[in-house]
Amino acid sequence: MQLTPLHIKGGRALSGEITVQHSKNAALPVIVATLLSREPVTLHGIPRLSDVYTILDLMAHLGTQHKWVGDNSLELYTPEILNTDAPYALVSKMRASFIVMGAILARAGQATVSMPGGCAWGPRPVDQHVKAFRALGVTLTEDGGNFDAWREGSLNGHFVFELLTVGGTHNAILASVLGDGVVVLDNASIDTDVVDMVEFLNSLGADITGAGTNTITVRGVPELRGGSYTVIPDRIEAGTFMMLAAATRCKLKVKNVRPDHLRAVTAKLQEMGVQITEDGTTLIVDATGTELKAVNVTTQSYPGFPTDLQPQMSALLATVPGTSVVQDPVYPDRLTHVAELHRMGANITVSGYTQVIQGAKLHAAPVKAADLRAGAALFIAGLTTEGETVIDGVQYLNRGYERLAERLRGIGANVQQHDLALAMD
Ligand SMILES: CC(=O)N[C@H]1[C@@H](OP(=O)(O)OP(=O)(O)OC[C@H]2O[C@@H](n3ccc(=O)[nH]c3=O)[C@H](O)[C@@H]2O)O[C@H](CO)[C@@H](O)[C@@H]1O
Ligand SMILES: C=C(OP(=O)(O)O)C(=O)O
Repeated sequence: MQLTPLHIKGGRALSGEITVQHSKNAALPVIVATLLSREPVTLHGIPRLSDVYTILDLMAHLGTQHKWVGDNSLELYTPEILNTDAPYALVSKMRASFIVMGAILARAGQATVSMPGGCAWGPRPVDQHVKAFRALGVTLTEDGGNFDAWREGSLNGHFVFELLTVGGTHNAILASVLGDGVVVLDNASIDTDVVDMVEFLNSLGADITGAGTNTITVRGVPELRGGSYTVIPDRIEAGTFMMLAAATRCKLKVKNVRPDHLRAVTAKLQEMGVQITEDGTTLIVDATGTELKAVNVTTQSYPGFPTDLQPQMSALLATVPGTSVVQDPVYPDRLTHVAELHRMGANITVSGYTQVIQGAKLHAAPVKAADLRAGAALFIAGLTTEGETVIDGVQYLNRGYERLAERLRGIGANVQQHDLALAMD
């Protein structure tokens, strides 16, 4: 949906508290994982985001009935799989939708899934998903942008991922949960979003051990029961607000966080001179009265510094005197924020996946988000400047930040958006 731009008048002191939504990237696989049960499941902590509506559209096509209960709880029920295909129109909108392949395969034995879309900054291969399926006994062909996959019996075997992949680990686990095989996944992702999906599946009766380590074992079970589950807080949104506090040199209470999920981010901000105090599930982020220092940052898989916070960190460092170097080997092309930050006076030179950033005072400008976290970088930058920054491409922000303008206004930001409408059900 095309939305009207976000109008930001920066330069105001931000203060107070902001509550972090529950995790988009944990919620999406947990929603998909409900496909494995024939019984009703209730999920809590589901953010109202366009990505969630997209996955629900896809699941409706597959046979899932859903109902929102209150703001952020969702009842899902898939008594039968009605279709085993995930068409291009739905999968191309969002990369996470590719993991329906594992779930459909588990439940129905056969799946046809279009190659995934997602944030458009460059190639995002799925070769590890495909290799894992094949190694575990799935027959898989590729034709005209679609993957056709089917299995004769239960998945079985031992697969070593060639690199750490969150989605690849999700997909291989989902495909292996039902049946009587034993699957061992080595060099598996230890990401929080993998652990959350496994805890959810185990709460329904799955037998998965080792999540949070590099070796995950899935022992097939005949079926899953229903149940209810609460998704973890969103560490990427929390990190975004921490960087906003630092960039605007203010003090914010960031609530509903898992501090243990944010160690790399907290350490990097502390290295810059930001004071961060932990108080249960709240982080108090204080950048007042401090001369922040330039730092070097390299993204890694969890628990390293997340690529999903690289553009926001780059925007923050663009305001910090001195020379910072930001490298994103996880997604070397994730640089769509750079040209837009240039429009705001940022001094960033790019070579390969390396940004060399000389801190400067940014100024307001009309800019355009070309993907979700680039959009986040732009609202952070906009809130540091005097004058009005107008951010186009708001549909990307609505993929990942629930009621963003309203929540930013809650901490004193002057942010207006004339069309906040999202289809709500
Ligand atoms: C919906 C969701 O949860 N998205 C997140 C998920 O994406 P996603 O699960 O797609 O990311 P992966 O963890 O799979 O990707 C990590 C790296 O592995 C590479 N790779 C991945 C799979 C594959 O088959 N072959 C391959 O080469 C990717 O190009 C990338 O360089 O994790 C990324 C890395 O933390 C985040 O940026 C995304 O926000
Ligand atoms: C890139 C992201 O999502 P996706 O993998 O769905 O594109 C993200 O959440 O930052």
